[in-house]
Amino acid sequence: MTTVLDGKKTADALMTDLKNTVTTLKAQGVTPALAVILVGDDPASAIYVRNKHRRAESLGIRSLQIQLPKTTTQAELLGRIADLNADSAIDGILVQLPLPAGIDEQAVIQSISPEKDVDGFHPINVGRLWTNLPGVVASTPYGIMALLAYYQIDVSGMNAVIVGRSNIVGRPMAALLLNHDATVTMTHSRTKALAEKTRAADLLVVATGRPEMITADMVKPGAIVIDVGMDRNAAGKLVGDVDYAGVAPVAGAITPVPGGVGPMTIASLMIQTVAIAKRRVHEQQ
Ligand SMILES: Nc1nc2c(c(=O)[nH]1)N[C@@H](CN(C=O)c1ccc(C(=O)N[C@@H](CCC(=O)O)C(=O)O)cc1)CN2
Repeated sequence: MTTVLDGKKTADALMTDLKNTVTTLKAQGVTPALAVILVGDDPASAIYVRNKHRRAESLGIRSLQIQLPKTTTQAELLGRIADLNADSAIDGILVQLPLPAGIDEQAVIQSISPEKDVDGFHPINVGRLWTNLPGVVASTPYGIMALLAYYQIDVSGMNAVIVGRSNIVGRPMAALLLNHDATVTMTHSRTKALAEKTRAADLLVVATGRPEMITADMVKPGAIVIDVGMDRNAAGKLVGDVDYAGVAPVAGAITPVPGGVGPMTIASLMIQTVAIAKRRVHEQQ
C-alpha cells in the first residue's frame, strides 16, 4: 500500500501547535511579524503572497504585505528592505521570487539582514546550513523534512537522490539530508543516465519544473517520492514533476500535487518566523 504524504493535513496539524506558541509569545509582549515584499504583478506570486498573508493572520502573526509596481528600481527596493531591517518590530523579511527583469536577485537577497532572512537564502544562512549550524533554512526543503518527520520517516542511511540543483530547493535539500545522515546524490539537466541514478534512490526529491518527467520506470519499488514541481500539463491541469498516476503504485510513499509540498512551504515560513520572534523574548529580559 502506498502512503500518500498529505502536506495539507500535516501543515494544518503543525499550525495548531504554532498558534498556541504565538499566543504565548503575545502574552510575553512579542507579536511575531512577517514582512513580505511582492514586486510586479506575476499572478502565481500574488496567490502565494496572499496565502502567506492569510496563514499568518490565522495564526495571530502580524503580516505586512508590501506590493510594489513592476517599475520599481533596485535602489527603491533596497531602500524598503533597509527600513524593514532597521525596524525592531519586524522579525522576518522575504522578497517573493521571481523578481522582474532588471533587478539583481542576489543583491536583493544579500541586502536582507541574515537574522531576518526568513527565506534562508542569504549566503550567511546558506553557509550555516552547509556547516550544520543553527540558522534559517529555505522553506520548501525545511517543509519536506517536517513532512518526513511527521510520517516518522527517518532518512539516516538512505540513498537520497535529488533531481534539480536550484538555490531554493535542490541545494538546501541536499545539505539538510546530509545533515540528517542520508547519502546524497545531486542530479540535474546535464546528468547522464538519469534513470539509473533515480532508480537507486530510497528517497527521491524532484524539483525540476519539467511536468511529469519522472515516470514509473525511473523509480525503485517502495521508494519515497517527493514532488516539488507545480506545472500545468498540456490539458492545463496542475501537475507535478512526477507522473503521479504511473509512479504512485510503484512508490512506498509519495506527495500529491497539489496538497503535498506546497502547503508545507508556507507552514515552514510561519514556523521559522515564530522561531525568529522567540529571540525577542530573551532580548527583552
Ligand atoms: N521568496 C520566495 N519565493 C518563492 C518561494 C519561496 O520559498 N520564497 N517558493 C516558490 C513559491 N511559493 C512560496 O513562495 C509557493 C508555491 C506553491 C505553494 C502551494 O501551496 N502550492 C499549492 C498549489 C497552489 C495552486 O493551486 O496553484 C500546492 O502545492 O498544494 C506554496 C508556496 C517560488 N517563489
